[in-house]
Amino acid sequence: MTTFRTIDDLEPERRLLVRIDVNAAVEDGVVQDDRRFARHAETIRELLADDHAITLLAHQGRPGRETFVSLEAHADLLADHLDRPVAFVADTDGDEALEAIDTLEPGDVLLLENVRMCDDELPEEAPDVKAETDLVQTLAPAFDAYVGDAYSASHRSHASIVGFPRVMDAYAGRVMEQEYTAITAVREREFDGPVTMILGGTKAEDTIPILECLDDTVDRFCLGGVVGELFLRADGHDVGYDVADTSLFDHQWDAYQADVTRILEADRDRLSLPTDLAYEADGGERAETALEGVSKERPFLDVGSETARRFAEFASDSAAVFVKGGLGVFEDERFADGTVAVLTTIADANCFSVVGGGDTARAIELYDLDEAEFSQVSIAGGAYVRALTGDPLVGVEALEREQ
Ligand SMILES: Nc1ncnc2c1ncn2[C@@H]1O[C@H](COP(=O)(O)OP(=O)(O)OP(=O)(O)O)[C@@H](O)[C@H]1O
Ligand SMILES: O=C(O)[C@H](O)COP(=O)(O)O
Repeated sequence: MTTFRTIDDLEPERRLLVRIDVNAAVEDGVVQDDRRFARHAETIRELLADDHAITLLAHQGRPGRETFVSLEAHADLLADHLDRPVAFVADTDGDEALEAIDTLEPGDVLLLENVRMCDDELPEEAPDVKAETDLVQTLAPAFDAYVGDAYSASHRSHASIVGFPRVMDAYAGRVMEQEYTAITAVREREFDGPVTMILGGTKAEDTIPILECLDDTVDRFCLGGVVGELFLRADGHDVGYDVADTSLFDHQWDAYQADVTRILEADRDRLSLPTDLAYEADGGERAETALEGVSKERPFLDVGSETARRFAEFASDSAAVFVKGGLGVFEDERFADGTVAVLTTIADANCFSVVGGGDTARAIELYDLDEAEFSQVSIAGGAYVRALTGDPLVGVEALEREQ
C-alpha cells in the first residue's frame, strides 16, 4: 500500500542519516517517557544488522520551553535500549559534527545535537526552501541515504523532515512505515464489519475534527473523558466541573458548545454517551452515579461501570476499533476502570486496533497490557490526529515523492 521505499530497499553498509523522534516529557533535565526510544531502537537494530553506519538526527522541545534541552541524555537512554554505545556530539552541522560523522565505521551509532538548536530547522517553509538551508546542504553530502522514521513529527515542514528527502536518496524507517500503514487503514476503511472509535481525553480541539471528518469511516463513536462530558452537557446534563481550576471544561465549553451541539443533533444515532460516571467519594474511594445523580458541583473522573461494559461490548463486536484519549483519569488507579476495561476487551478481541494519542498509549504500559495484542500502538500525537482527519503529512509526502 505504501508508495515510498523502505529500509528493505537499502543496500547494506551505507552511511545513513536517520531522522527519529524521541521528543519526550522532560522534568529537571530527565526524560520521563521512553516509549519512542524503544520503538526507534527497533528500526536502528534492523539497520545495524545490515552494517550501516548510522547518524541520528532528532529534536527535543522548542526554543523558549523548559523541555528544550540537549540530547546528551537521550543518547544514553537510546544506548540502553540498543544495548550498545551511542556516541553523542554537541553539534549538528559544524566541524565537530562532520568529523564525528566522518570517523563512523559500519555498526556505529552517533546522535547529533538537538536539531532545533540549529536556526535552519524550525521555520515552517516549503520543502524546496528547506532543501536549500545550510543544515541540509552541509550534512547531505556526508551520507549515502536518508531514512525518515519520525512519523510523529511528519506534520512539521522542518528542514530535517522535508529538506533532506528533497536532495537525498530517501527511505521510510520501520516506525514511519508501521504508523503510516495502520493510520491509513483507518481512513480508507479497509475492514469488513463495524468500525468503532473510542474518543476521550481532554482535548476537544483534537476530537471535534475527528468526529466531523470520519463520516463514512466509523459506525459508532463512544465518547468519554472531558470530551464525553461536553456532549453530556450539550444533551442537557448538569456536568462539567473544572478539574483543579484548570478551566479545562469551561474554556472548551465556550469554544466548542456550538460544534458539540450541532454534531449531537446531526449524528445522535452514531454517538454513544456515558450513562453513568465515577467520582471521588468523601472517604477518597471511587463511587459511581447514574446520569440522574450528576451535578456540576463535583468532578467526574471516569465513566461508570455500566458505560464501560457497553463500550467494551461495542468494541468486541467490531471489525476495527480506534482509540484516542482515555475515558477517565487513568493515571489514578481508582479512575482507570473505564479505560482499562475497554483496552482489555480490544486486546482480547480479534479485531484490527489502533491506540493513538501520546497520553493514552501510556495506559497500556501503566496497566501491563500486552502491546503486541494491538495492531498498532501509535507513538504519534498531533500527527495521528492530522492523519485521521485527512490532513496531508508533509514528512510522508516528502518520502513518497522520492519513489
Ligand atoms: N474526566 C476527566 N477529567 C480530567 N481529565 C481526564 C478525564 N478523562 C480523561 N482525562 C485525561 O485525559 C488524558 C488523555 O487525554 P489527551 O487528550 O491528552 O489524549 P491523548 O490523545 O492521549 O494525548 P496527546 O494529545 O498528548 O497525544 C489523560 O491524561 C487523562 O487523565
Ligand atoms: O512530540 C511530538 O508530537 C512531535 O515531536 C512534534 O513536536 P512539536 O509539536 O514540538 O513540533
